Amino acid sequence: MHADAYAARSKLISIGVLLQEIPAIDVNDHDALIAALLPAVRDAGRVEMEHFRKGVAIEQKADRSPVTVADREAEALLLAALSKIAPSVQIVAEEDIAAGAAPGYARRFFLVDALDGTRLFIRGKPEFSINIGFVEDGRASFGLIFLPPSERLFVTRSDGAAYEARLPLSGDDVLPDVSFKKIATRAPDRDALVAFNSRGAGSASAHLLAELRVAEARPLGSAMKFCLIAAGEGDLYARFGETYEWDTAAGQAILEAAGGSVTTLDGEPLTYGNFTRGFLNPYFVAWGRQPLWRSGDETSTSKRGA
Ligand SMILES: Nc1ncnc2c1ncn2[C@@H]1O[C@H](COP(=O)(O)O)[C@@H](OP(=O)(O)O)[C@H]1O
Ligand SMILES: [Mg+2]
Repeated sequence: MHADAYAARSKLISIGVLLQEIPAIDVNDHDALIAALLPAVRDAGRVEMEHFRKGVAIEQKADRSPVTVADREAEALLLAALSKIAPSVQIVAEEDIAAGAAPGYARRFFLVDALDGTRLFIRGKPEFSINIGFVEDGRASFGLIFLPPSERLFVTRSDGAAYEARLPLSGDDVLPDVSFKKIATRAPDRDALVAFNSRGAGSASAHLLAELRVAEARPLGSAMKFCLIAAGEGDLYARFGETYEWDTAAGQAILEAAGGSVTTLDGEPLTYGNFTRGFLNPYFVAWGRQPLWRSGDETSTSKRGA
């Protein structure tokens, strides 16, 4: 985008202009996409916080994982907005898939997890997120993650960098001022590595953390783990367990834009579009910078500092 147009767009976002009736936009214009999505993201965040405070009844999906009315209401809000914003772009959404949707192959598509961390949400832990990712040719190129309990918003913007903003949920219905601050990952200190862990992931990643001599492992839910690494608050997140593309696409886009990487165990970037495998991810590690380990490195890693 031309520099002046970029500045104008930035201003548009920073003064929080409400775009209720949004014309279809170019999804590669991240700033326009963010401005168009924010009202629905905020509405979804409000709905989730209301249910979170009151408590919700648990239902079981076909795969026996839990779902709540909050997941469904939030997803409906996001899908309604996205289908107006980008009517020609396919949307792959967690609860839609659970309800039997079987999207055909697409080169470009949105991935939506309206409530990532449902189990923790049910247990009253404020560690859930709203994830919206966009994939083109197998790569997660856009990410928006909102953490309703802390009102922290993380995005990739049109300049290719990652940003954080506060999106207040309280107040009147006018979208408040949202000002973005650029974020970047930190250089890892090999003697003080901080890892984030899913509580649902089991102990399969423990071996890697021991191998890397991680100083501190913090349990944390949802795609929040990617965001905290992107913001320089930790160094890695190893997931040797089941996740789906909607759990990781937005987080990977944000982390990569902040200077990090998300790799499979052989060190290749995690890719998207496994339409035939139900959007299941392989095991992966998210890193603040380049991978510190890949499969087969055991000997060299354990000899580090010897
Ligand atoms: N046994 C399990 N427990 C928790 N999460 C699981 C799981 N198996 C798969 N997952 C996936 O991991 C996500 C939660 O990750 P985390 O544990 O890092 O919060 C879930 O997203 P949803 O909560 O959106 O279903 C789900 O897709
Ligand atoms: Mg999820």
